[in-house]
Amino acid sequence: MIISKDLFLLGDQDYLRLPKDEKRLVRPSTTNNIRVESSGGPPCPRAQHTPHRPLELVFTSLSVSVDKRPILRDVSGFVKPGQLLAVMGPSGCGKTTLLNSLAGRLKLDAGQIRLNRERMSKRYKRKICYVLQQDVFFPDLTLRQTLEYSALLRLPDTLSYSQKMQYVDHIIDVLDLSSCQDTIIGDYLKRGLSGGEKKRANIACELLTNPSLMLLDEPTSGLDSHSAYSLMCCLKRYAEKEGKTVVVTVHQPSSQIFHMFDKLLLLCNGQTAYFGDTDRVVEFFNSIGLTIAPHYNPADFILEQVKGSEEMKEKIISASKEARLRPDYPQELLPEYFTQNNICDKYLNNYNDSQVHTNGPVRCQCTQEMWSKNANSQHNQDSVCVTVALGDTTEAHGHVYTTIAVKEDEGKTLWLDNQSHASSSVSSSDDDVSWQWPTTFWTQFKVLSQRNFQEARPRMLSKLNWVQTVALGLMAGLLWFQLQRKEESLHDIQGWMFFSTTYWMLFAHFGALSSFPPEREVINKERQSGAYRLSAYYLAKMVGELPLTMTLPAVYHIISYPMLGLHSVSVFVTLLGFLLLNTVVAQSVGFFVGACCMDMQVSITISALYTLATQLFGGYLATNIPPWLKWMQYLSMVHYAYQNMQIVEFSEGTKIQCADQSKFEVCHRNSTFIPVDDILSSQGTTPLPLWANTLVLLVFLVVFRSLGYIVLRYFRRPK
Ligand SMILES: Nc1ncnc2c1ncn2[C@@H]1O[C@H](COP(=O)(O)OP(=O)(O)OP(=O)(O)O)[C@@H](O)[C@H]1O
Repeated sequence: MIISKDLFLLGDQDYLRLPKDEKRLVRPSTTNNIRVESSGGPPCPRAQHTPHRPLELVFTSLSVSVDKRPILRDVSGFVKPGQLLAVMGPSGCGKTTLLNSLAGRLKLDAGQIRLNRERMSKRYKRKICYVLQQDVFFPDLTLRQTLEYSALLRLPDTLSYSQKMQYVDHIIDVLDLSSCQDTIIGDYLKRGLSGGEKKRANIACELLTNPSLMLLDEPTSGLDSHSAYSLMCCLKRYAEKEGKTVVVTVHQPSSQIFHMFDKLLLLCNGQTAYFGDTDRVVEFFNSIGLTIAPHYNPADFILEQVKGSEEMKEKIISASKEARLRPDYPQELLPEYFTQNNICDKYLNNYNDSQVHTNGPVRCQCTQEMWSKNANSQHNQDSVCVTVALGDTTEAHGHVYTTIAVKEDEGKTLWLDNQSHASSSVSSSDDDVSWQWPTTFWTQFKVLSQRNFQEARPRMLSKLNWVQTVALGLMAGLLWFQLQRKEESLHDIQGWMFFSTTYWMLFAHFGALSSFPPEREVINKERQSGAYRLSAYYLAKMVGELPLTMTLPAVYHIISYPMLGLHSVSVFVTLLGFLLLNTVVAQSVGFFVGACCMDMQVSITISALYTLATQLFGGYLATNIPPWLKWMQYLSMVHYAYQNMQIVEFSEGTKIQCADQSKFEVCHRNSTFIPVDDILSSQGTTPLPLWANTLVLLVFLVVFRSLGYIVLRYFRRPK
């Protein structure tokens, strides 16, 4: 299946596939596009849109606790570009926790994570792709739509629409997903992609960005042995061909898969049981007296050992600790590794003609100043180069290489890396790393509005919702059919108004509430990968869903209102306006509650309390509210919408005739019709004018929308 395909050729090969006219826009990539600039050396190559920079990952002595419980203790390992590191161990030993730590999503108690010998920074975090164990998607979108939106959001604006679509086609082809590209992702309610297809879809979404380091949590879980093998072959060749660094956690690999791994980190109770070359693990176990039977799967064997008795576990962990003292312990895990030499060595070694004489550390750096200078002089503006500082950081050695001052603050030492088209490009400067989004706010807003609309439409305008709306509209119309403009019918007219506002309030509020938790997972995943601004998402959500939010209440109103026999077009339209405003406000409150509460039970309880109180104090059910509770009605959104509907209906339409035995005082003073103020006052409230009620509703809208944003922005940030 997958193994026969070309693997993730997002560099030169992709470029070659592009039509001629698009090649002008995308320049071909080179895998090794970082060069050391030297006066006599090769010219600094042009930067590419699509290449990536190989990343070496080294983590040393990692310790992590969750709720004060130690999960990882003193875990070390490394993996180089082109290699596959497998993290294995029994369930609960800390594999996912380790991956979360490597992705920069967990706070370390101790230890260091270095990428190309630099400390992990926010900039690096976004160049890592993390394929989660759970496949988090919008269930109603097809696989192709999912990938297309991902490409439109995460590939830079410098690529044209058709180029982005070509990446999508290519990834679909590479991951053998063509046959199911138009299938919806699905969930437990709707059948969609199979488990294996979802896994590949998950990986495909991340591969679109051409990341340098891939972390995959249990990519083979739930797959049959053939699919698991194919997927791992894919990853292996991907790592080798493209110089990617890949870390996977696996539970119980077949021996075929096991032998694909270059490095193995075996965890036991959150500690290192073994780290080293995969093909030396059996030798390690032999050395402590644990011998594998012939023809036995080594993966099964080592897992059995680390699942054994406590003494056995202690023995293995102690042997692993002792191995650190041996001379063949990898130098990458020694503290000196970060202070000696430098990643530049690798590039320096590529240039045999270069003469390097240094009496101190060699460091790579390209400051903004130097960058601009290069750009303006001999090289193109988008050139990528590494400038090397030699020896003493304060002394210039410009006779061989361009030398720039190196600041002692390591965190500010920058690699220029606009190579990966992951989620960002980074502009470098001496003191500042500024984050640039892959696409503009406008692109994000446009794409997200479209996606929100497409994703929410099947949910919000489902057949069941249509049936419910039409049925309720007819029922309300028949129940309150052709009401006469008399005092006897007053309660019924008010009943229709109150029912309409409360029903659509509940519909919109709980609709927003129930849709939010699954959506939040997707948004968090995308925010973590730095795909777009929260503000773009938030605005797009409001705009994208607005027509959908309004459709069903409008249909209900169109059906039921004329049946009531109330014929003024202007009243019809104004009432519809307040019904819609009330619905949108209720949706905002639902969204806010959904954003605040992580627990669905809690959010349902809070929502039920608020919406029921809103109804009680709305002005229809209770007219003799105790004075000390009157303030509650001002918190009821229904109260304002209901008041406004009455003001419009009873002041602009045919007036309401007094009954013979009228309860209104005004009718006993020779008046034949009941003024609107008397109708409103009879509900035990001090009526506000139309504009004031409208203003309050708009304030509700703005406040709850803003609060929702603030909560997501500051209190529910993805970690
Ligand atoms: N947020 C958390 N709160 C409390 N305990 C946690 C949390 N995250 C992880 N743990 C605990 O840390 C331990 C390691 O969890 P982790 O998910 O890393 O294990 P794992 O090796 O990936 O397991 P599996 O193979 O079953 O997925 C487990 O005992 C788990 O219960």
